[in-house]
Amino acid sequence: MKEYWTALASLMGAFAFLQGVLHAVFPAELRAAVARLLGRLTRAFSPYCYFDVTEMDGMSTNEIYDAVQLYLSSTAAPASGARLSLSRPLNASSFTFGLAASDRVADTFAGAAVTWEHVVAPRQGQGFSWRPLPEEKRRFTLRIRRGDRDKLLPAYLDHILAAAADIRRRSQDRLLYTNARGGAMDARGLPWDPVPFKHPSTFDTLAMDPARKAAIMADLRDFADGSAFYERTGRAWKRGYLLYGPPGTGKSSMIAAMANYLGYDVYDLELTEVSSNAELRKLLMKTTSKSIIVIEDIDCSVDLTNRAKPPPAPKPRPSIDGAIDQDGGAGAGRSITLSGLLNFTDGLWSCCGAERIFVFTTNHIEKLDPALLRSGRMDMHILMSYCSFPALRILLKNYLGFQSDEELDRLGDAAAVLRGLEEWVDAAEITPADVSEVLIKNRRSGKAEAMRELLDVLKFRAENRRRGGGAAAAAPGKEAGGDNEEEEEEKRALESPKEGKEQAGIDSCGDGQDEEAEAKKQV
Ligand SMILES: Nc1ncnc2c1ncn2[C@@H]1O[C@H](COP(=O)(O)OP(=O)(O)OP(=O)(O)O)[C@@H](O)[C@H]1O
Ligand SMILES: [Mg+2]
Repeated sequence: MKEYWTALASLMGAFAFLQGVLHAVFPAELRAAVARLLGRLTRAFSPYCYFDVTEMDGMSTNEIYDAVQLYLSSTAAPASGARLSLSRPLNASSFTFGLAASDRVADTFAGAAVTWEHVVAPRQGQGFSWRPLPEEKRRFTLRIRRGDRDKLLPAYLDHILAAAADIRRRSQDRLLYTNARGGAMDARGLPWDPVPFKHPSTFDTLAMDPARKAAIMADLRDFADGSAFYERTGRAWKRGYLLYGPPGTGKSSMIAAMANYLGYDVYDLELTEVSSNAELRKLLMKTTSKSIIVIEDIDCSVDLTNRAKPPPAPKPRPSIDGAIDQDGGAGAGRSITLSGLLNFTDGLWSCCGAERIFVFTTNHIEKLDPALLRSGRMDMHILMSYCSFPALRILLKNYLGFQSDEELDRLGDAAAVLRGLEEWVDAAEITPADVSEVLIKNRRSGKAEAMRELLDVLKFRAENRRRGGGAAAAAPGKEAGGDNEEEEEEKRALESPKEGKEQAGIDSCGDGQDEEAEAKKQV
């Protein structure tokens, strides 16, 4: 053993001596040139080719570097023992993992295997620069087989950029934009005001028939994954949904659930703040892709019943360009018309961006111009109606904290109450909003008690409807009075099916054969 160590020591001594001689005899430049030559020779005979993605591209940051960092953090499988760096970008709600210095990950694309290495080296002197450069030079080196080069480039890089944009969007807080400033623009010339969008509604919390819910989710997923389909068929990559039904049935909640499901931003378009078709078009052009553009209560926003005739002139006010609309929008193209709105949703201008969803909501579908409803304009008409039993089960689970359907069915002595709810819910014609109100009020009294209270409310409403009762049917103990006559009228319309059909005009939203026929073509 002793001999072994002696031999090793003399070997290392000889090596150090030789290195000293080499350094003394050959100047540094010559050594570097030899190293370069050796590198080139090895690369020439190597079956691989290499691509460097540096962090800095001249003086500016290289966006591909950031994209690769983000992509590798979530997609590629780090080699066992690889070290990951952890970070949380500004405005982001989740963490991202990155590859630490000198570590490698493997990835595959179109059946070809590739390797990424993260190389970090100290920067040799800063030199002159207007802005400080990072102390280290960082780059990713992509190694691919020579034969795979044509197959991988540039498709693989496109794939990485798209995936990184998607990850960035999902990890950052989404935004809700409004145009409520009456056409004024901010310092960057944008007409939209953004605020963080944190609506908690999801398809899990949305109370509606599970089959219809699944159909809507599938439609949304098809849309979001349909880039190739839309390109192949020559259709603009956009989709329109019309949500209709009585107040409190979840139309706004559905929009939030859609946005949360797809990870899209929401543009809440306040039509009454828009003074002309031209302004509407400009607003549209300033929206980003992967967004939902919403017009709530479309029947109340502007007079859209007549396609040709411009609506009454609005008051003069600054337009989006900052100029005063002197003629008050009376001239052609100076006020919002139905055709302006239709151009907005499906004219040539609507295609100036991709992957957009338009959602219109209304309480009164019958008030809308048939031009808005004709097939192909709004791709899906979704009726948000009174609570059905499957929808009620979802609310019971969410509000009373049942962990599963089995737990809800295993209620022991309260099982009869559940059967009662099933029996009375359709006759009560109660909205999910009213059900949630009862459950919130009684949830502290325990699950069974809260359900009993709800059953009382359902029976009371059903009885009242049967007798043709008015607004008092809202809930037992609830005051019928109110100072807003219009609201009362609407309430009455919803409480009484007969009056409802005549006064609030909800025949296409209510029960009955009409609805059955409707349901065949609608979700
Ligand atoms: N289908 C539903 N699922 C879960 N919660 C619901 C549903 N419908 C209504 N709610 C509850 O009722 C409240 C009001 O619902 P929402 O604002 O979505 O109704 P809406 O149909 O948009 O009403 P409006 O026509 O008055 O705008 C929501 O905060 C939500 O908690
Ligand atoms: Mg709403």
